Amino acid sequence: MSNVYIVDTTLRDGEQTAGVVFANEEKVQIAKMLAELGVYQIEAGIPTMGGDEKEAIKKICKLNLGVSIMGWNRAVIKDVEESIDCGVDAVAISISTSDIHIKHKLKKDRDWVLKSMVDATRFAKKHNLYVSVNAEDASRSDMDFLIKFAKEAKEAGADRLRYCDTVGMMEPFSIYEHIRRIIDEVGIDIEMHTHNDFGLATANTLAGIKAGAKYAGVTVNGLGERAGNAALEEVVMALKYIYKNDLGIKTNLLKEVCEYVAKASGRVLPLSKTIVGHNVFAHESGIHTDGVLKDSKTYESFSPEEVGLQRQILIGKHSGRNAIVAKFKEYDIDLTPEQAEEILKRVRSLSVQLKRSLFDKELIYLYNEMREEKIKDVNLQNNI
Ligand SMILES: CC(=O)SCCNC(=O)CCNC(=O)[C@H](O)C(C)(C)COP(=O)(O)OP(=O)(O)OC[C@H]1O[C@@H](n2cnc3c(N)ncnc32)[C@H](O)[C@@H]1OP(=O)(O)O
Ligand SMILES: O=C(O)CCC(=O)C(=O)O
Repeated sequence: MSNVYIVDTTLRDGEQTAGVVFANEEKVQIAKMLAELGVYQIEAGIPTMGGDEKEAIKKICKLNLGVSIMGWNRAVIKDVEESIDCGVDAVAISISTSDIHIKHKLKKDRDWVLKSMVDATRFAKKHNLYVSVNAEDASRSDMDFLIKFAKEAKEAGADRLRYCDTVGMMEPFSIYEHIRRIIDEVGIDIEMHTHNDFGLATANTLAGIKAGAKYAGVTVNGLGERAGNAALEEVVMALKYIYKNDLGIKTNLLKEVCEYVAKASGRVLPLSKTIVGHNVFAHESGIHTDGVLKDSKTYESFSPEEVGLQRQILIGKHSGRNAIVAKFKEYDIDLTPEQAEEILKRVRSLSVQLKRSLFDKELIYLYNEMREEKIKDVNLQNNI
């Protein structure tokens, strides 16, 4: 598999999540974090919105973060001028290619789409910008027209084509076919930009990459329109562990970046959020904890430290003896097999009463309670 480049659009599509707004300083901070993480390109926002949006993009450009900064534009020359005014080195020039959008949203025809895209692309290239031509709603477009669009984009100087699964209705097998066909017939670099309406955004991005796409458009925590986009943390780790393609991203910073974006966006990370959720390395079931204690690879795809997390062994209703013994060892208490068995019974009963796993303090309490009962029994037997 050839090299894959991460294009992060947390500051553009991520902020388009209904109800989400980043403060300007948060946009700047997120850009700094993404640069430190090692992404290839940051889509920083939409310059033609003006005001704060433009100010934040200008600030990000001035930081010289050592990564490409892209401004998002409609296929409108005035939009591209606003991007140039911000100091970006790259522009996204977006226009719909599906008939649904062309007829009902733009109220134009295919020729108008081609001409608008070509004019805006030529204009941007004249200003020495890197250009991604974005085919919005590509996945619902007539493939022959999409091929024509991609060919004209290439001829006009586009550096890549963004294939947008705008409403997230593709599945990996068909997306593979689409991407292969565009690459074979046009020979243009492709960026995958997928949405998660059916929970397939990451899978679709991976399928596109397998077909030869070189760029993965992602957002932190999978923020984005409706159900969101492919999540940066998922795509990076899946590429590393499923496709054995390490992009050199500083994955140990992922947890910190995801938490920052969660706070800035007001969208909390679920405990079991893939890759970075607080509990994705928490084990409670007896068979799992026993395996993990013997060799963590038995039930973990990668080590928690790799993404800035820590492993947790929880003791609760589903625990087994080995986990109990290991937990008490942490407190320098060596349980006999009988004691471990007895504590396990008490753990199960208390867990069901409380409907949760137990805190370490509660375990020590159970241990002390068991010992006191034993002493009482011995005293009774000895008539003391
Ligand atoms: C799928 C996506 O994520 S696309 C990105 C979507 N992001 C956003 O919309 C967030 C930022 N958007 C905005 O701030 C505003 O919508 C602006 C500045 C872009 C435009 O604002 P307005 O001029 O007030 O127009 P409004 O938003 O009401 O309508 C969009 C107009 O752009 C046109 N348009 C939409 N997409 C494109 C395109 N890719 N290329 C050219 N024109 C387009 C629409 O047809 C409509 O034109 P009309 O007014 O002639 O009917
Ligand atoms: O990236 C684009 O230009 C298109 C907008 C988008 O986010 C999408 O189509 O999903």
